[in-house]
Amino acid sequence: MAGMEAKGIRVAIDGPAAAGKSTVAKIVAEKSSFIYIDTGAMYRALTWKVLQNRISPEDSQSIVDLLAKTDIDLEQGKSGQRVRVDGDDVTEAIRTEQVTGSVSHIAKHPNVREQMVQRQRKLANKHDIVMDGRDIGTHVIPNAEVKVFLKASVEERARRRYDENMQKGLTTDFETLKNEIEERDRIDSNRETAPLVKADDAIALDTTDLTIDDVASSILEKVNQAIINEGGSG
Ligand SMILES: Nc1ncnc2c1ncn2[C@@H]1O[C@H](COP(=O)(O)OP(=O)(O)OP(=O)(O)O)[C@@H](O)[C@H]1O
Ligand SMILES: Nc1ccn([C@@H]2O[C@H](COP(=O)(O)O)[C@@H](O)[C@H]2O)c(=O)n1
Repeated sequence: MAGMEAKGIRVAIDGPAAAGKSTVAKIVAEKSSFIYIDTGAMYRALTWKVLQNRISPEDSQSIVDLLAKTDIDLEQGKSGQRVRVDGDDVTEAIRTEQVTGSVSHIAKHPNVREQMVQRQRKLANKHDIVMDGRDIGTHVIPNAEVKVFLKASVEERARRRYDENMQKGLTTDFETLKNEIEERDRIDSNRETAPLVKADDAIALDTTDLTIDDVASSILEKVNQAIINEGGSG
């Protein structure tokens, strides 16, 4: 943010798949003039490259070696965030069913997470940020000024994803979507390293019956309070 002084505020938003994290994180970041960092996109970018290189998702050493020589860049474009791997734009490629079906198997490896967390902490140190993921409030930035854990019933999350796909012209089976969401949550919640879990000091928001605006407003209130607490002007 050229010309803007950082206030030293980090906003961590965690939660299960399709809970609305990235949607509200983008709104909160835009309204606060903070940088948005989608850590799921980083794991997806790595997964895309692992699949391109035909490496098994279980081969953690080859994956970590690959990650070490891979540049993952999240760029804030005018029409949203663009994701680049070694300079190639993979923004759409990382959202395929194949990547979605493999990403949790790759993200579960402790040595892969260690490298990703290092990169994420570097990004978090540079600016005021809103970062979303699964372990932001518990591991990546445990001392974040604002910590939120978003949840919603699995039926509602699958319905939202279904509607989103329909709007994109993609016809998907509701039960298949729901199973995919449940399976990803199961792997993410049961891995040994940094599993998906609410941080003790995170505010839990059940968004099942809330609008996007309700959720964003609620988080923005906490951000404004944090700015006041940090002695910023808002
Ligand atoms: N409170 C809400 N009410 C209705 N729809 C919502 C709400 N929050 C998010 N959505 C919609 O739900 C869908 C999933 O939201 P989003 O992609 O933000 O979830 P996510 O938690 O980032 O998912 P993932 O972890 O899988 O990337 C989107 O289509 C979004 O517009
Ligand atoms: N901090 C994080 C963020 C994501 N993951 C893994 O990536 C998958 C994709 O994330 P999306 O937010 O894009 O859906 C997710 O299911 C996790 O396996 C993670 O481990 N930690």
